Amino acid sequence: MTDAVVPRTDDFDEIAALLALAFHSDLNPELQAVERPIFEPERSLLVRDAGTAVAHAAAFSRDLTVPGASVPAAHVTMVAVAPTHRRRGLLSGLMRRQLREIRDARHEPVAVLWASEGRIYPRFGYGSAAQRLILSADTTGLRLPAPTAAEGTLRLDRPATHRDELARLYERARADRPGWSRRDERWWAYVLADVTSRRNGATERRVLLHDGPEGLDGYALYRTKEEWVGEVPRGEVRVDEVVAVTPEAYLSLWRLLLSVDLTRRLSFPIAAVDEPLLRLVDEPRQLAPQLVDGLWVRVVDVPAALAARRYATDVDVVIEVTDELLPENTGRWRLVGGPGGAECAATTAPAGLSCDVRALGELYLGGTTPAVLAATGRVRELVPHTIATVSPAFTWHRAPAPMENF
Ligand SMILES: CC(=O)SCCNC(=O)CCNC(=O)[C@H](O)C(C)(C)COP(=O)(O)OP(=O)(O)OC[C@H]1O[C@@H](n2cnc3c(N)ncnc32)[C@H](O)[C@@H]1OP(=O)(O)O
Repeated sequence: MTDAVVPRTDDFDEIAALLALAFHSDLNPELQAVERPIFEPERSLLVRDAGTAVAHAAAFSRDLTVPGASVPAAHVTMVAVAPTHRRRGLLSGLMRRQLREIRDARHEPVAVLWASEGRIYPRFGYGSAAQRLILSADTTGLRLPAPTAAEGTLRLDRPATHRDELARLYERARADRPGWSRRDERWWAYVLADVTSRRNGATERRVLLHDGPEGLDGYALYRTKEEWVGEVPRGEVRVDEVVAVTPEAYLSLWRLLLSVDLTRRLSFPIAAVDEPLLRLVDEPRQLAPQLVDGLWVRVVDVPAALAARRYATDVDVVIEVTDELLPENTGRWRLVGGPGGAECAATTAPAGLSCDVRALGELYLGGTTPAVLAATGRVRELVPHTIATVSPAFTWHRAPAPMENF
């Protein structure tokens, strides 16, 4: 077996075949054509055995919104080990090497990923940072507040023809939502690609655009699926994303999505945990929200990461951190910050809190607090009252939300 090598662009098909094997799918040339342009071979690590690809991990270079800022983040992806080579430590070796490169060569303070299974990544220091809600609603009779005069107009079209408009609006909205990743042109092409195998029996994807007094202020990407039970329509609206920068746009988009003729069901698998829709419909129980993990964060450089985000209230705390994979993070760090910015540096002062690096990942986007993690035992209070004093600082005015599964 070889050590992990950095593959060439031409090796993409071989890697795609390994991923198909590990994820129980057939090779899909249409999907590969869409994924190839976002693949960054220089960030990929491939292990071969007797010339055959048996383990792989990669990363995309993208910026991530964090509380009050946007930071470069390694978006870890395309992780697979062949069934013949599993549980021999291949993933562990790839994760170690990848974290080292993210820190030393890329200087990205954090790494993020979507996990195929929640139990895989905590051992590598990743913490569940932005949960999501899966909404599976029976929309029969579900009502929203009555339209107001301020509501603008809706247009329906093919998404690709509006790429630049969508990109501008998304970037505006992204500033206020920890967990959203920047999409450059390649990413917009990927996000808007409407690969047949992803339709699961539904229509092609449509974009619903909302224009307010100052132009485009909201859009929704969705599909519909026809279904009849006997002579009774039971179609479904499948929503992929909703971006709105005004409450009128948000309400107007959802009014249409919840009442498309001949549909009775709605699915929206990446709703935020503070999704306003839950507070708008007249019967939130009908949305049947299911809470699951979404984005996982690994703090790769503790002082750089803690200084890069902002804090909801002033905070001055010394945290004792342990990190088995990146020992430079182990030590005592003094964090002084607030809504305007933060600084973090090594200190010999006594610590008020202690935790491992996974807990810092859980806290990083503001999705939970030291108080909650103290209840799990993953954060320990070394000086009385520290937890109560610092917990509000780690929150943010919007819950973090994952945006797309990369
Ligand atoms: C960001 C992403 O791309 S997410 C996608 C991840 N990929 C997949 O889910 C595809 C299918 N699965 C696989 O390819 C493999 O099983 C992987 C990549 C998840 C794991 O690879 P392996 O080489 O078997 O992992 P490795 O041998 O390094 O395991 C390290 C430890 O994690 C544990 N582990 C690894 N995978 C899992 C799992 N799916 N569930 C539970 N434990 C696991 C191992 O038991 C081992 O524990 P130990 O140290 O106590 O013995």
